[in-house]
Amino acid sequence: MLTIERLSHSFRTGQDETPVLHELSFRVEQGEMVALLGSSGSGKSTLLNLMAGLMKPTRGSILIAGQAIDKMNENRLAEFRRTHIGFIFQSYELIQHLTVRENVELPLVFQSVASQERKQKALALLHKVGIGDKAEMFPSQLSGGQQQRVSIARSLITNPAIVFADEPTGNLDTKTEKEIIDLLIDLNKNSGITFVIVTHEHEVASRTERILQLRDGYLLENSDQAGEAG
Ligand SMILES: Nc1ncnc2c1ncn2[C@@H]1O[C@H](COP(=O)(O)OP(=O)(O)OP(=O)(O)O)[C@@H](O)[C@H]1O
Repeated sequence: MLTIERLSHSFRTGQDETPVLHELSFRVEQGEMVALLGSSGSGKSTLLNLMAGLMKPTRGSILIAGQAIDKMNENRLAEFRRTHIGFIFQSYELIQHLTVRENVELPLVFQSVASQERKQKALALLHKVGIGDKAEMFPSQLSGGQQQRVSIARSLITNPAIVFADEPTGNLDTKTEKEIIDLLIDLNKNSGITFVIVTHEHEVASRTERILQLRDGYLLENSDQAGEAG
């Protein structure tokens, strides 16, 4: 599903080059749920931006669903992102003047899907993430955990090959964090959705099947959590 091969990245500022990621190689299989764990400055955001096609790597390659995204031109990449990749953000990134349902439908508006079909899909997903009754409310009327559920529903509406979640519970209290991770695990187990969850929290990472640990731009661990996953 996701194959990273000898991926390196450096930022250039003037004459200086700052290496941030060093020859990372790993795979995430279809239906896996993987945590990308690392402390602040370890390179998580850089790696996420590269995997999401928002930046080009200095060296190495990134394949998603068999396609080398580092080789695509801007238009192709934008289209690929819209149709193959889902995103969940720490701060939800919902549009405040649209209803919950309209927020979830939005990625399909860009794909010119007919309104009735959009509505149907959005409502089905809102039910799936446990907030079917909130469809006609506005984001500001929802709790943080509920807003994150909206953002999860929105990330899934295009049937993406893979979903990247960037600190998805970073703004939530411990109880709500657990509920959101439970939901992601449920979606992974029951719907086979592939997730990569970026986090600096061991508690979050420990609930996934596998942890990829970054330290100072190096991949430390590529460990199965067989006991945890059961
Ligand atoms: N545009 C940039 N130009 C130069 N250096 C950068 C740039 N972006 C990031 N860096 C450096 O790359 C390193 C990794 O940063 P990155 O944001 O990827 O880490 P992170 O693990 O996501 O941290 P955090 O959890 O705090 O967001 C840091 O040392 C940072 O200063």
